[in-house]
Amino acid sequence: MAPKAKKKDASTSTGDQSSTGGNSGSQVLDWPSFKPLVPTSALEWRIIMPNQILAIPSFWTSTLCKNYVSFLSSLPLTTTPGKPKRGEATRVNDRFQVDDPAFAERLWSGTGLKDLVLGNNTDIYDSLSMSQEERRSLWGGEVACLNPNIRIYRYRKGQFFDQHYDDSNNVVIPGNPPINAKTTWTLLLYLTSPATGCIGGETVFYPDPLPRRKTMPKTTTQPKPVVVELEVGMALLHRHGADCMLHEGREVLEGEKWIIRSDLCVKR
Ligand SMILES: O=C(O)CCC(=O)C(=O)O
Ligand SMILES: [Fe+2]
Repeated sequence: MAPKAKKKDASTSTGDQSSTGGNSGSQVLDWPSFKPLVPTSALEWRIIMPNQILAIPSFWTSTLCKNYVSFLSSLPLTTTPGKPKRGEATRVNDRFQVDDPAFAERLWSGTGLKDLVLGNNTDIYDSLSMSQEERRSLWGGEVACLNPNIRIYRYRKGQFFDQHYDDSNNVVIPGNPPINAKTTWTLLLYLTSPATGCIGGETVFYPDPLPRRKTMPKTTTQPKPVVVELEVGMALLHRHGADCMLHEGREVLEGEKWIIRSDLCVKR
């Protein structure tokens, strides 16, 4: 369980949307279509850390990522202040935030994401021998959709996101009737990597130290950080809220790192 006193990611809390800049509110954006996409049947889960960090490599094609970087570059991104508010992690990047339920729904249902998470047309949960109850516990409840709060990050040389935890937030998904939901996992979609000239910027997770035993040498009590290298088009999901692991976006050393960020929501 995450110690509560540690820094958190201000961008996830609903209350901060106007204070972090780059917020377009509920403005409608002309997002490019999701073409070309690889067929869902060609997508697979990569388990980076069981129950904590999962990835879908090549979730988006490199052409689609390139089109998005060029579209996102036209948005009025705002540089976050270098000096964070009390209790918030230092993050220096350029960002844009928009409340867009239609885009969140497209990213969920118009790609292979929903099918992979729900296990539709795959035997993933059978092959892992996961019961319905175990799936519920993995995702933190009955999976509903993605958070309409879409965040775009651009990190240029020297920019980074310091160590923090991501909060779980309550959201209301508009509809008839509206759905009361809460976020349980962070979604990061990487649009760039060393293949596009972005060096550094890895997302690094720090597992909690193991409880110390007198008989163990000191080195065995600090688990190794889990370094997620950037891959163009890879979607990364990591558990957040009370079970979030301490993590950071390492400094970008060369080129630009672009990410689309949302969250997985379950019904509440
Ligand atoms: O940029 C990254 O690699 C991490 C982003 C992140 O931690 C966040 O959006 O909360
Ligand atoms: Fe985070």
